[in-house]
Amino acid sequence: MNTLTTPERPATVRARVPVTLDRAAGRTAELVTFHDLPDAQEHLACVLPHAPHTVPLVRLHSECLTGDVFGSARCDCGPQLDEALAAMADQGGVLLYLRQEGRGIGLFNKLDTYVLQDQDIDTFAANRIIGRGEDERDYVAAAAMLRALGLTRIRLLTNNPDKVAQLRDLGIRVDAVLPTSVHLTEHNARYLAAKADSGHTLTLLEEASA
Ligand SMILES: Nc1nc2c(ncn2[C@@H]2O[C@H](COP(=O)(O)OP(=O)(O)OP(=O)(O)O)[C@@H](O)[C@H]2O)c(=O)[nH]1
Ligand SMILES: [Zn+2]
Repeated sequence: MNTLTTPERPATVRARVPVTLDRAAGRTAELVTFHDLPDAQEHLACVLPHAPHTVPLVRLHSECLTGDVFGSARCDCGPQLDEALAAMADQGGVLLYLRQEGRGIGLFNKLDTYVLQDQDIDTFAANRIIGRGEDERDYVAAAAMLRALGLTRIRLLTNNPDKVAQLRDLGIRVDAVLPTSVHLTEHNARYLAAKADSGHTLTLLEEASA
């Protein structure tokens, strides 16, 4: 990973739009847009109110159109999105919806890798075969969004140590790392196994027998 630097021009909030979310138990959230995000992508924050003087729950959710919108069972993104919004409906929090489809390689490339995966190649190796990095994401924009929202101290919902390390490098104080549930099914078992092998803190056997 390259050394990450905070952009010189800070991102600022552009609009806060109230929406009632079925996927957050009918709670009203604010969808927040930004000016001057470092990578010029349309990343979005979804903010559910949390109690004052508490450290908010935060989730960095990387876009997965197939899982988030269509409910594809090939990965665990849809259930993770639901889980995060359910937790935030309960205790408040901030979900950053990051436009990092396919771990940063884009939707069409991701679908190309699915074709390879069906020939028994794992999710990370398939990225390499099409000439892309295993994971091309960084969280510079995420840190900029948190700062724009006035958040420099968070509790982070993730099993990905890279998200924690990058946010800390970028000056965000991560007080607690809370694991997501393991949404293991027969359809995503190989995908989750590859994630566990790559360093995600997933304990697949315990969850499978739970
Ligand atoms: N290239 C590629 N990307 C995938 C594949 N399946 C899901 N993704 C993308 O992976 C991203 C989600 O990353 P994950 O590795 O599942 O999880 P994570 O965000 O690193 O970690 P957690 O915070 O623990 O959920 C989304 O952008 C998905 O579009 C795949 O087979 N190939
Ligand atoms: Zn997915």
